[in-house]
Order: sequence, then structure tokens, then C-alpha cells
Amino acid sequence: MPAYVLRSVRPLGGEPADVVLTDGVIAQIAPAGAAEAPPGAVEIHGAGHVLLPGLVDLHTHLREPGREDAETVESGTRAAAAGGFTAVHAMANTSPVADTAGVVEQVWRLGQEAGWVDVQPVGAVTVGLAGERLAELGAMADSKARVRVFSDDGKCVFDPVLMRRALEYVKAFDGVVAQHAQEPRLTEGAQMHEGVVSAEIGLAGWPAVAEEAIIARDVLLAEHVGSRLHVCHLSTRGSVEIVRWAKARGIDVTAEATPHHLLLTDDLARGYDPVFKVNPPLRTADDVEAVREGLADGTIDIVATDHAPHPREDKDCEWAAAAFGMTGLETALSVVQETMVDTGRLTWADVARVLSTAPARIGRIGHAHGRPIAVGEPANLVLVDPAATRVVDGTAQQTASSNTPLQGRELPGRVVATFLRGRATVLDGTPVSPAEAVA
Ligand SMILES: NC(=O)N[C@@H](CC(=O)O)C(=O)O
Ligand SMILES: [Zn+2]
Ligand SMILES: [Zn+2]
Repeated sequence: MPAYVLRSVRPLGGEPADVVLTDGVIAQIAPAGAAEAPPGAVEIHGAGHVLLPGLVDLHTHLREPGREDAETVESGTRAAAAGGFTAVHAMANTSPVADTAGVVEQVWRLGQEAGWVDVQPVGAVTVGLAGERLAELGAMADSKARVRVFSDDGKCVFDPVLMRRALEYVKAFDGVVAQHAQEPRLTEGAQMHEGVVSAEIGLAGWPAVAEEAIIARDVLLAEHVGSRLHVCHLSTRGSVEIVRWAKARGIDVTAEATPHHLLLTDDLARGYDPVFKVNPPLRTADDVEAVREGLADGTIDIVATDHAPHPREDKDCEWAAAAFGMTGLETALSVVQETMVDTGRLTWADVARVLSTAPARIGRIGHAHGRPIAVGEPANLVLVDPAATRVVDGTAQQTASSNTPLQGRELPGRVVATFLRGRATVLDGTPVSPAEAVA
């Protein structure tokens, strides 16, 4: 593995510096042009490029085991590296469900073997995501996979007694329950956001209250039992207000927003293209504005992709029959740049917080990821060219699925290089096979 000298890069968007990576760590940070290159080092000229800690996704669907036609751990983590990530949390709604130590260890091992990013499995809260009895949370926490995030994502933990017990149980190992907030009765048959557009085009609505009612209940439950709660993909103005209220009250709640809820609205459903069908649904422009405000003021802690790959046959069909979900790993950073940085709402240092430091902390992998850019720290890094632009082409991405809602869109920013413990997983914008890099 060669050493790397990143010349004249801007750590966290600040003043230019040379950053030297050797033996898996940041070995030297010097004024621009001043670093001594170790023998055999690869020089990367990065004038104007922003250096961030490797991104951490708290919410990725890798689909393996069970739906390898949509994604595998290998393809999904290669997509993650291409998007600038060095760690992803793999959601539990696989087949079989990741509800035992055996399955989470399998996913963890597949991640290690692929070598693109660190895969941190999420454990299911209930057996088979059925919402009836608690899964082996303690066994998953004690397994090799060291699970700390538990979620029935895709489904809501609806039974308040089970939710309460899960919140109580995970306290023993500093875990967190990540809730997919969707009141099932209020969303039976729901296809898109309930509002003006759904009424006009005749699709069954998914009202904002179905999300907000569960978040309100859960923050109160978390307060009652003194536990930690994480809210997945919040999408409405009301949800932002409830989380803001809960935090002001001292409740230990964190929340995530997805790139698509920062950018897209329910208007897109007018063309009946199921690529825009997702849970929770795309909402109104006012909700998008509230999500941006919430992320800017810290009410929303992180951006998480909810990367949800689906094979063509599950999306190339009529809206009502199509699967929910869209891909996001390879476009997340660009969407955050467009909606939050280029609009002046977040600095690059803030981006490092919402896409790396905070998700690593919530997922309890902060010993290895989301670290400061400082000498001696593990070299988990991403180098971004914010001045570049590119046009999204779903068929040319690393993910095995092409259900990107951004097809044909021009986005700012390009991942130039990603490093996992000093090894380049992406160079010149192109993934470098881990096998090659070690050879
Ligand atoms: N977001 C989605 O619409 N779909 C996700 C599940 C989920 O995140 O709820 C999936 O697994 O496909
Ligand atoms: Zn979900
Ligand atoms: Zn999800």
C-alpha cells in the first residue's frame, strides 16, 4: 500500500494544506507545498478540493442476504465508496431478516471481505420484522458485529409496549432504536404524500400525521424510560417541530433526513413514474424547506441516504404495484452540497458533522470513523472537488440497481478520492478494487 500526499487540499473547507497518509493513518499535515513526500508516495494535486472525514451512512439497504438481484454487499459498498463513504450501517430488512447474531455476523463478514467500507449491521427490533416479539438484541450486541443500532426499518415498531421494551432493553449496551415512523392504519394502501397533488392525480395519500403521531409518541416513550431514540428519514414540517420540541425538553433523540427529502417534492408524482415512489413519500415544498431549516439549525442531526435499490421489474410497472425506495449513496454528497452548502446554509465543516461525525457517534463507531482530520488519526477520508459538475446516469453507477430519482440531473461536486485506513478505494473518481490496492 503506497503512501499518499494530498497537495494543497482544504481540510473541512479551510485553508490549503498538504496531508500525508502512511500506514493507515494521517502522518503529517503541513502548509501547502511544504510536506516531505515519503519514498514511493503517490502525489494527488488537490488545489481547491475539500478534504472531509470519510462519510458514514446510518441507513443503507444492501439487500444481501436475499435480494442479490437488487444489490449485494459488494456492489452496495462499492457504490458507497464511490459516494465518499467509509462506513455504512446495513439495514436489517433482508431475507432472512438480520434478527439473529448469525445473520448480522454474516453481513459483517461479507463487508470485511468486500473491503470497500466498514459495514456495520443494524439488528432488527422484532423477530422477522413482524412486530410481535423482540429479537435477540443482546446476542446481536455481543456478537462480532457489535450491533448498536436496532431497527425494523421498512416497518414501524407500532406496538407501544414492544417499543417501550426495546428502548429499555438497548440501554444495557448503549444501543439505540431507529424508528421508521409510519402509523400503519393511517397509511393502509398509501401511495404518496396526502395533499393537493395526491387528490389531483388520484393516488391514495400518506398523511403527514401518520409520521408525526409516531414520532410524538416515541419521543415521549424515550423520555419516559430514559433511553435513546433515533428517528429515521423524517420528512414533514411537523416532524421537525416535534423533534425540536423534544430536544428543547432534554429528550435524548436524534433525527435523520435523506437527500431526496432535502431536494424533491410530491409534484414529481404527476408523471406516475414509480422511481419517485418512496417511504416516507416525497412531501411538499414547504416540508422540504422545513427539513433544510431543521438540518441547518441542528434539529436534524444527520443526513442518511436510505439507499434503497430495487431491480427493474419492481420499478418498471404501474405506480401502485411498484416497490418503495430510491438509490442514494452515489449522489448524497452532491445533493447536500446543492441544497445546503451552495445555498449558504451549511459550511463544509458542518457537512463533516452531518455526514460523518454525528452518524458515527449515533451508531457508536466514533472510535474509528467521523474522526478529526489530525495527525495520528485513522486515514478514513474523502476528497471532493466542489467546483466539478456531473450529470447523473443511473446505468453508469456502481450500485447494481438504477432506480435513482436524479437521472439526467446535473449535480455539483465530485468525489475525487476515498481512503479507508489509508488505502485508496476511489482514485480519480474511479473505484479501486481492494484486491488490486493491496497487491
Ligand atoms: N425507503 C423505502 O421506500 N424503502 C426501503 C425501506 C424503508 O426505508 O422504509 C426499502 O427497503 O426499500
Ligand atoms: Zn424506512
Ligand atoms: Zn430504509
